[in-house]
Amino acid sequence: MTIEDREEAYLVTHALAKDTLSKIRDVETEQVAFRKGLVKLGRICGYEIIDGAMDTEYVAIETPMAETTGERVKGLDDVVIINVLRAATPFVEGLLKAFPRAKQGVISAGRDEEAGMNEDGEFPITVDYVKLPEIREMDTVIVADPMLATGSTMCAVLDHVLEDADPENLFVLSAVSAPDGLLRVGDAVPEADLLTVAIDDHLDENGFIVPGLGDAGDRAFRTK
Ligand SMILES: O=P(O)(O)OC[C@H]1O[C@H](OP(=O)(O)OP(=O)(O)O)[C@H](O)[C@@H]1O
Ligand SMILES: O=c1cc[nH]c(=O)[nH]1
Ligand SMILES: [Mg+2]
Repeated sequence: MTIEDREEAYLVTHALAKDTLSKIRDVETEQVAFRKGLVKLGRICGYEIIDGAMDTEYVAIETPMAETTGERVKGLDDVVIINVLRAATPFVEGLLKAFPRAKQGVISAGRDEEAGMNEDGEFPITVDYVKLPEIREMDTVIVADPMLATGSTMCAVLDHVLEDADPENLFVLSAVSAPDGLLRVGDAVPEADLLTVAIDDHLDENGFIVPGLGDAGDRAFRTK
């Protein structure tokens, strides 16, 4: 178990997560390496969630040599992953390596960058598309978005996810978070476990995380 308890969030402290995040933070890391880094980070975070939050059960197995007892992770079929378009797409690809049978939901949510942040440090969010699977009480829901900046997007996304659902476990998973976003989401949805690889210093006047990694969507999709 390598998730370190923090007051407002849990940190994914696996050395490879930190190594991979450092690589994708680098301005010299180009699109393909950036995208692959996000995939790798998603896989590592998925393994960390399994290690930290999921139980195992003993099972009888027969090897080619003998009968023995092994362990199996419980609840792998009760996982729902929510992909927050668009920057989460490679991150979710990695998560699916850890949870190949997860049900998936998609929410397209974007900040209105032109409107900018209001005096409370929030962005107007446009939600264009919502397609969610059934979320049952027994489910573990992972809402994945590599960047948690002001938290405006995540709050809008969680409104939809929790509209008709009360899952057993709810993880908000990001690669890089700003303190503002963690506090906003933590206040709005206290039942969520906030999981992140790094808590950065601050937001700039445009709502970008500093030091951060820039615009994750643009870097992964090469739109700027
Ligand atoms: O915490 P917030 O201040 O809401 O910012 C975080 C959001 O900003 C980015 O998405 P963006 O709106 O750039 O959309 P994109 O993924 O399509 O680039 C990022 O992927 C988050 O969804
Ligand atoms: O720093 C930030 C903030 C929001 N979205 C990003 O992609 N990066
Ligand atoms: Mg973006």
